[in-house]
Order: sequence, then structure tokens, then C-alpha cells
Amino acid sequence: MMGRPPNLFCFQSIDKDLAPNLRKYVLEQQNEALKRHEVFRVAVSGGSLPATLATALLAPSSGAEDDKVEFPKWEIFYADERCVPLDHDDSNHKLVKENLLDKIPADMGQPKVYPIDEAHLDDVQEMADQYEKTLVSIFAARDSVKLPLFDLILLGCGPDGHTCSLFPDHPLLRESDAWVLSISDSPKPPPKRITLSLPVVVHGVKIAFVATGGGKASVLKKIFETEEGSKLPCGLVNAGGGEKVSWFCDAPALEGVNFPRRGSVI
Ligand SMILES: O=C1O[C@H](COP(=O)(O)O)[C@@H](O)[C@H](O)[C@H]1O
Repeated sequence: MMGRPPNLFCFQSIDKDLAPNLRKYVLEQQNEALKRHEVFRVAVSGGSLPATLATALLAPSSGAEDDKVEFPKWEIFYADERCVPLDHDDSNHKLVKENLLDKIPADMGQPKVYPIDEAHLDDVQEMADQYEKTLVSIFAARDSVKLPLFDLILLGCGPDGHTCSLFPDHPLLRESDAWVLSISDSPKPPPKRITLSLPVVVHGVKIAFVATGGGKASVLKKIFETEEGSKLPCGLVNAGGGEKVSWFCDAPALEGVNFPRRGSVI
């Protein structure tokens, strides 16, 4: 691992301490981003992340100035998305909508959300190109900005070490030009997806993984302890992002993982 290592947090319980710490961390990134440019641009993943994120963000505020979720100032993008209709059970947007967006109390206001354009479901490359154009329109022209700069990228870690729709040993890991990539042979169904590229992910101001449950323990051991694991997509994010990367894990996910833990965020 080059430079400073990622921050690894281990919590006993998702509800009691992981979610409150994740909330504190996300709101720190929100508040910093709002100071910088009055908007909070965040890329979210699907899988198990949206449920934990919703637990964190929908909890009642302490009332402290820095503990306010300013949803109307959020712009939500997808770190990856499956090429299925937005109301399909495989859709990451559907997961985020049902777990989080639909449950935001009316008086808090809604974020601006950028889902995929269903008009391109038949053409996964066109879907990726169109999503990239959306990013270009938000983050400024590609000519003037080499990579889009998300304030926060929220990631999951698959049991095989994949993150976004970047899978182990897949040629997409070597893509260094496009911001958004298409994949038609995802080893995890559904096969057609779009994903942020690795350079875009590691460019994020902050990058956070949420990995919970004993099913993640063996891949986390590999990622944090072995050379082989450092080449898995999650390991490559650790290597590229270094100290910008934080892992929010529960104790079962880190069972047997020998890597220094940080104290809590709170
Ligand atoms: O297929 C996907 O899987 C990963 C990991 O999901 P998890 O359920 O193991 O947390 C997810 O981050 C990604 O967005 C999704 O498309």
C-alpha cells in the first residue's frame, strides 16, 4: 500500500454505533463540501449500503449545528447501476429510493437525484456515455476537468472484492480515459451495468466503504493482509485513495482481520 493507509473502523453493532459514526462522517463531508461550493455531490452504491446509509441519515438530529442533513443541497449520483428499469428489483436506484428517498420526512426536503436514463436500456455503452454526459454537464466540460470530483463516494465490497461494478481481473480495471464504463459480462447478475471508473473513484475527495456481516470476513482479510487482495478492486481503491479512504465495518466482517483499527469518528 502506497502512502498513508486507509482508515479502518470496527463497530460492534450497525444500529448502535456503526450508523451513528457513519452519519457523523457523512455530515462532516457534507458540511465541508457546502463550505467549498454550496452543494454536496455524492455517489452511492447499491447492495447492502442503502439500508445502512438510511439508518444513519434518517436518525433524529441531535440539534447541533453540524448534525443537520441538508438534503436539498445534496446531488446524488450512482457509483454503479444495473441496466434495468428503475422500478426493477435489481435497480440500485430502486434500493436507494425505497430505503432512503421515500422515507425522508417532507419537511427535510429532497436531494436532486441523477438516475440512469431508461431510454438507453437496450444499449449499455450508450447508457454509460449518456451518464458520463450528465456528469460532464454537472462537473464542467471534460476539456477543462480531467476527472469529476465527487465530495464523497460511498462504496460496498462484494464477497469477491468487487466494488461499484468493477470486478476482479476485469479489463475495465485498466480503463483510464472514460469516466463511466459499461460492462456486459458482469459475473454477478444482472450482466449489463454501468460503473464509475477506478480513476474517478480514487479521485473522490473522500471515499467510504461500508462492509458488514461475517460473509465479508474472508475477503476483508485478503484485502487488508495480502498482496493478492491489494489487486482486488477494493484493494486498488485502498492503494489509489490511501488515507482518503475509510472503511466502516462491523465486528463479524473484521473477524480475524489483522490490520490496525482507528478509534470511532464520534
Ligand atoms: O452488485 C453490486 O454489489 C456491490 C456490493 O454489494 P453488497 O450487497 O455486497 O454490499 C454494490 O456495492 C454495488 O453497488 C452493486 O451493484
